[in-house]
Amino acid sequence: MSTPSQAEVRRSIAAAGTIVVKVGSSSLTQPSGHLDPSKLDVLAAALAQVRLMGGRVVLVSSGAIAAGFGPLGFDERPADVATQQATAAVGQGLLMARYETAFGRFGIRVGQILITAEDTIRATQYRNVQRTLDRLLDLGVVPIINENDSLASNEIRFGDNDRLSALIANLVRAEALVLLTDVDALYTAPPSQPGSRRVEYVPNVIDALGDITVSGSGSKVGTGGMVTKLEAARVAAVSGIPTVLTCASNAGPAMMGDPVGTVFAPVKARGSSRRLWIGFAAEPRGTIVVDEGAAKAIRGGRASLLAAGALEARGDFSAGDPVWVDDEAGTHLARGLAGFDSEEIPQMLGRNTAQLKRFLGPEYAHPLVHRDNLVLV
Ligand SMILES: Nc1ncnc2c1ncn2[C@@H]1O[C@H](COP(=O)(O)OP(=O)(O)O)[C@@H](O)[C@H]1O
Ligand SMILES: N[C@@H](CCC(=O)OP(=O)(O)O)C(=O)O
Repeated sequence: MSTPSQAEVRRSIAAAGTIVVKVGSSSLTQPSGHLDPSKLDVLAAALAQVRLMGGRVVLVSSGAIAAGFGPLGFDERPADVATQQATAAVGQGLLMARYETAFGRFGIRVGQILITAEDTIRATQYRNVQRTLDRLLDLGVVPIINENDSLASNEIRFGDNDRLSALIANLVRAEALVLLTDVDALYTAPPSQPGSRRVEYVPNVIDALGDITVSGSGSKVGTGGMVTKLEAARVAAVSGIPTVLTCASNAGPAMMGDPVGTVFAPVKARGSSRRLWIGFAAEPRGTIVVDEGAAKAIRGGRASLLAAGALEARGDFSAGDPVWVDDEAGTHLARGLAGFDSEEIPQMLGRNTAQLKRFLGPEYAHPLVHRDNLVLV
């Protein structure tokens, strides 16, 4: 696939039939960190225009904690996880009520979907989310997605909504991803640094980004900063989806293909795959170390990880959890979903399928990680 020009990428965004828009907490709040309903109204109006012209729009919105802490009587956003989770439970309902009113002015229905990284990396759940989203879009609804903060476990969570939005774009086979934040574009360095310049176009976000330096959030409310936004642009790019990153007040022009913000070209022909979720959705819970032969087979692609080539299982994980697959030198080769609990694996190490069947039983005659659940890194 040859690299498209900036104008071509912007035109493809303007022509997108299905679009995923992510808005960060920093774009929905007042300087105090409290939700700013007027910002939410402006965003809803811009998205409503696209919807009313026939576009299919999915909104990934942060802001539950911002919407919840004021009504709970806190002066500022809570810092500890339990209070954040409780605050999100209160704020999520309030946030949705605001969106319902804002989109209702245009006769548009919204539907809430709350996602944890944990439940979407499993094949059945992934397909379930996909089916529900497809149906909502068919019904003309604007699905509004957030991480299920109240239930997400600390170990496996997106934290920011950037990567989640890119995975959703992949899931609904979107033709554009729009990342809305509190800066108007990607800059060559955090915008607080003197001399930083706007980057208009990133033709290949997979390659090292030359002299661009990015850092975490610059606000009290945002999470992840530009680091997770670039990760999101990468996930979208390898899914064949262009991304535009800009501030929320530029949402309309960005979706019309106007020269605002930063655009990232897709780097691969489009495709949709659950395997991307395995690669990006969750932090691995442990590691399976493999010998040279298995490392070679895995690097070649399309091979399952068999117990015969495994040397060690590290960490405490259950079947279905994400794990690293490392070579003996400790280099990450792949991420995958474990086929067995970590405590079952030591007795299986180094044994071929016939031996596993004979000594441990037919239920053990399976790969430690099936190739369908393995993604190279
Ligand atoms: N190179 C960069 N270009 C632009 N912004 C950057 C860069 N590096 C870090 N940032 C910071 O990223 C912030 C946006 O991320 P974040 O606060 O997490 O927002 P959101 O709530 O929208 O996810 C900006 O306000 C900026 O301070
Ligand atoms: N899920 C959390 C958002 C976490 C967060 O701050 O995300 P972001 O603003 O996108 O970096 C919420 O709704 O408050």
